[in-house]
Amino acid sequence: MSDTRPPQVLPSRKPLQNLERYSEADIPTERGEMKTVVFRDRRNGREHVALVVGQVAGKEGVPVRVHSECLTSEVFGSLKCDCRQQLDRALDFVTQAGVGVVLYLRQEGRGIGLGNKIKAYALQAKGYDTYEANRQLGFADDLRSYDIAAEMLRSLDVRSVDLITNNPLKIAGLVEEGIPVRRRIPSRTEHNPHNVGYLKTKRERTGHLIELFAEEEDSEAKAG
Ligand SMILES: Nc1nc2c(ncn2[C@@H]2O[C@H](COP(=O)(O)OP(=O)(O)OP(=O)(O)O)[C@@H](O)[C@H]2O)c(=O)[nH]1
Ligand SMILES: [Zn+2]
Repeated sequence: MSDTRPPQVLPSRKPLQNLERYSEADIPTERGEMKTVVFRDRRNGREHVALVVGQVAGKEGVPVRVHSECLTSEVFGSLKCDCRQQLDRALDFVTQAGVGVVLYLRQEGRGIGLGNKIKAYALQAKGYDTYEANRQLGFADDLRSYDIAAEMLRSLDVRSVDLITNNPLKIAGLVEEGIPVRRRIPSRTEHNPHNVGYLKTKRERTGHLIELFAEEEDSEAKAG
């Protein structure tokens, strides 16, 4: 017999501007139950997802990850970046804490889309770094915006966030959109020979607060 009870609906107190709060249901996952709320962008039909654990409405300091889609690592296991690990660690964090939100935003390739990200990877194979490759294709370094994330958090009635990120621009972007960030929770991942250049570039060029390189720095220092 299937359960015909309607899914429990979260309160939605704030009017939405560009998004429609389209559907929601509880989903059992490997890590426990998560409420899945789908928002549709009225401007382009894109669907963004909020995974909600515990009671977040009206709360301060809610652990939140604002995650950008990365099909290549999350589905295909690409080693060129650390996105899948960051998503996994964030899901671990909120489920272990028993409270939190992971926003899964459809801003693939820092907003340039999958096809262009693969073009950028082809350029990276010729020696361009992650930002230079974007520019060669005529894009800015990062096309993402945080208005969507802010609207989703307001709809969930999250009052302030503890943001799981290494990216200072992401903190500034959310604050600019009116979401108070109480503190940063570092997003720690492992590096590998395929993504170490990418991580170093992010650290050097956009100030990502990545603490991965203690061993390398030791050996660089020893080498003189
Ligand atoms: N254009 C482009 N996008 C990439 C590349 N590698 C990963 N991405 C995308 O970058 C996004 C992740 O952004 P990051 O800058 O790695 O990390 P972040 O999310 O800004 O910062 P954190 O919160 O610390 O994870 C995802 O949408 C990936 O698809 C690349 O080489 N080129
Ligand atoms: Zn990635």
